[in-house]
Amino acid sequence: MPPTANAGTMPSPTHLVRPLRIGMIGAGTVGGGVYEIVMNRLGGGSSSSTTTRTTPTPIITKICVRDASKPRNFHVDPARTKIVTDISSVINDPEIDLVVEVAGGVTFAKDAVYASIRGGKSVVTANKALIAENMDELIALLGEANANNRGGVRFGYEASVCGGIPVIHALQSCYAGDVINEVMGICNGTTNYMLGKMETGAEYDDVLREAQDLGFAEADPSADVEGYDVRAKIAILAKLAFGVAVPVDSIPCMGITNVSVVDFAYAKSMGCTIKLVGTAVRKSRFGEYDGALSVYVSPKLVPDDHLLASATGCGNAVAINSANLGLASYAGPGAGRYPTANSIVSDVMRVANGTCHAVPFPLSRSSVDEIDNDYDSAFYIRISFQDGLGIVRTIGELAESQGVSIHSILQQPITDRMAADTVVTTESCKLSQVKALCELIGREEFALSTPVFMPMIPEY
Ligand SMILES: NC(=O)C1=CN([C@@H]2O[C@H](COP(=O)(O)OP(=O)(O)OC[C@H]3O[C@@H](n4cnc5c(N)ncnc54)[C@H](OP(=O)(O)O)[C@@H]3O)[C@@H](O)[C@H]2O)C=CC1
Ligand SMILES: N[C@@H](CC=O)C(=O)O
Repeated sequence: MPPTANAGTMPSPTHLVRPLRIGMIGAGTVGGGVYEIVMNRLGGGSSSSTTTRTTPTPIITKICVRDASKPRNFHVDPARTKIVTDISSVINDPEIDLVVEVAGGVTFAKDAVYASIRGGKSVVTANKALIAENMDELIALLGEANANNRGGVRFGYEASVCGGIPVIHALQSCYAGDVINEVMGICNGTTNYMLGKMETGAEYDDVLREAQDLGFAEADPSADVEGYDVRAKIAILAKLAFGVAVPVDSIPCMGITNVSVVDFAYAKSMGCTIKLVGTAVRKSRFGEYDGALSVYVSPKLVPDDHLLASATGCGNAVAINSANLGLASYAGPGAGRYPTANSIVSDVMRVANGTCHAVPFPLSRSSVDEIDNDYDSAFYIRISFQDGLGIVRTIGELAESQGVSIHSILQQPITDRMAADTVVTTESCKLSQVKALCELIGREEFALSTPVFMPMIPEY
């Protein structure tokens, strides 16, 4: 049978199949790459409209954008693709089998994705914010749509986490008989690019602009630098790894806006670098990894020889620790036009050839009993102060009052008594303890600001 408007999947090997018709929403950094790959490399732009191959050729027949007159930095073939601004002409077009959503945002894009699924169309999206906020609802919606459409509605979201790295596919496919204990990753290309440049002395504003020019950053870059983008991504990875939808608002989230050149200098003196890391890890109660799940986002001090330290530029890296496999890592480009488009197109082809996962989050039950985001770690604390007598003693007393045990104190000789800093590292303690300690120190007369803290790898 040729693919119906609703299916586009499971073509019969013996029959002629018509192309898989795609409506794409958005034609910016990612959309441009998807269009070029589908139309130029996969044959979507060629003249034959049917093929005897078992997999239908994908073709982008419509693109929906905000402004149809805007110049594009890729060529759109008007003979094959119509540019529209009315979303209903995509989601209500019975000829369109699959919708690729690369517009971003959680309002317009959500309505478009939901309407497409309800209408029996498969969806491929890069929109982590939308997925992370609506995981359980999306699963239910897909279940209903598949009940009404004989199982033909698929949902691909490989591009939503770590751009070009096929980590979602790995988590969907390669851990069926395993138990995951920890997922820890650099999942944001913009901030990894920025931190790498800041380490060598570049200014924050300059490197943010560069990351925007390179197409890595979100439309609102505060999603990158404040950590919200990683928060959405680690929520998705936690759902895949542990089967639980952790509400994004409950995930402690710290971005890179407080990280400064002086932190890199201290980190270097400890043989470390600084990376923005999303973590989902089981605590240890009676044995290793047998307790509650903690999910959080924070800049971390990472030893130079740790696998996460090797991600440079817009590179991302995810380390997954599991019972059978042990420590496995997945690394590669985490943002940018072609890496991200590659993940979208891989999903499109999985829909076309019938191998896209029927269930986007295969773990149907949570593997953890409890979520406790008051995570445990060793911490780095940088205290900026005006010099005076008894400062180290006061810091020690305040740490004791919060049950925080100090592991080391690092301080360069003071050159400016009005603006000095000292670093304390702690033994393993809770986030809440270190926050309370920093607040108390920040209230002292000698403190120039509330101290900056970051968890450290290893956790001692
Ligand atoms: N850039 C990257 O490296 C990565 C991005 N992503 C995700 O991919 C998605 C797209 O990102 P990116 O390509 O960078 O974004 P861009 O800002 O470059 O492009 C967004 C596109 O969506 C269109 N659009 C936005 N709002 C509407 C609307 N209301 N109606 C119609 N069209 C609309 C815009 O139209 P117009 O051009 O007319 O303004 C534009 O073409 C986001 O969800 C992002 O988080 C995921 C991984 C990596
Ligand atoms: N802004 C994001 C884009 C990819 O998800 C990033 O920088 O990683």
